[in-house]
Amino acid sequence: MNPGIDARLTRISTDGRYLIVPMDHGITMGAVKGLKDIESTIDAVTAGGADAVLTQKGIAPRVHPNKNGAGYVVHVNASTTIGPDENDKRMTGTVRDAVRAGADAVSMHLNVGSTYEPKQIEDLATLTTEAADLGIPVLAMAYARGPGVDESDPEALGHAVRLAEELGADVVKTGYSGDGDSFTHVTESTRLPVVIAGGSKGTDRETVEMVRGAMDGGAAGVSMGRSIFQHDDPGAIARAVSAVVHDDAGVEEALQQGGFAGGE
Ligand SMILES: CC(=O)[C@@H](O)[C@H](O)C[C@H](N)C(=O)O
Ligand SMILES: O=CC(=O)COP(=O)(O)O
Repeated sequence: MNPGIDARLTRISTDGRYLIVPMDHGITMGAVKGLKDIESTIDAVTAGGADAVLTQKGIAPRVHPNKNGAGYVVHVNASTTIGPDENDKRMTGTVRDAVRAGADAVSMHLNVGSTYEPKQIEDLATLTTEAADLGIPVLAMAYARGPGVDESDPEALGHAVRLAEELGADVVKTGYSGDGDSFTHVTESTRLPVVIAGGSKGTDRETVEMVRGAMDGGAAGVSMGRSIFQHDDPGAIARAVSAVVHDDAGVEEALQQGGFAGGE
């Protein structure tokens, strides 16, 4: 039992459900749509129902004045799409850096199945030890990713989320397997709350259907970046996703909440 972790988890979730909007993609992809004026995007998504936003530590001063009381997660590893290998995520900060930046939790990305997996396992094990000392929750972003790995295979995703629990994470994010039935295998592979990544942006309906499917498969929410921050109206799509995550809305009702009724 770690009361600091328990208390801080409530700052990045609502009643055990998580709507986290990661915006750390500025390192990976550059200042893509939605990230140039990150202040406005943070204001819109948190007003729209996001429980927490997530960035690298250097962006912290641009986060705090704009997050409307939502939680804050600092991400502590990175790579770029133009570097030698995007799967080779290297540490960019410590738990102490994150605390200094005002974080309620830390997160790190692992590519389970990649050449870099052994080092990333070590990095996550160190992070969970340091974070537990300070009562800071760890969100492990455990992807199934690497040569010959099927990124939506429920077996591989189940293995990735279990690895995160075995290494002491508190919440785990992974890819979506494509339907609620197969995702049940993933969520049943761990006792941790499982949240899904969104991947590249789809239509409003695709986004909401994916979230509904994951929740039906036992997910505790989403850590959804591009589908929300690259939307023309990030606040509206956050409202639609929040309707599913927090209010158990169906697809049509959620689209209506976002103001997208009858749309794609
Ligand atoms: C772009 C991707 O494929 C995602 O996995 C991101 O890398 C996830 C993360 N937010 C990042 O930008 O590193
Ligand atoms: O940190 C990144 C994520 O959690 C997922 O980002 P995406 O853009 O929804 O794949």
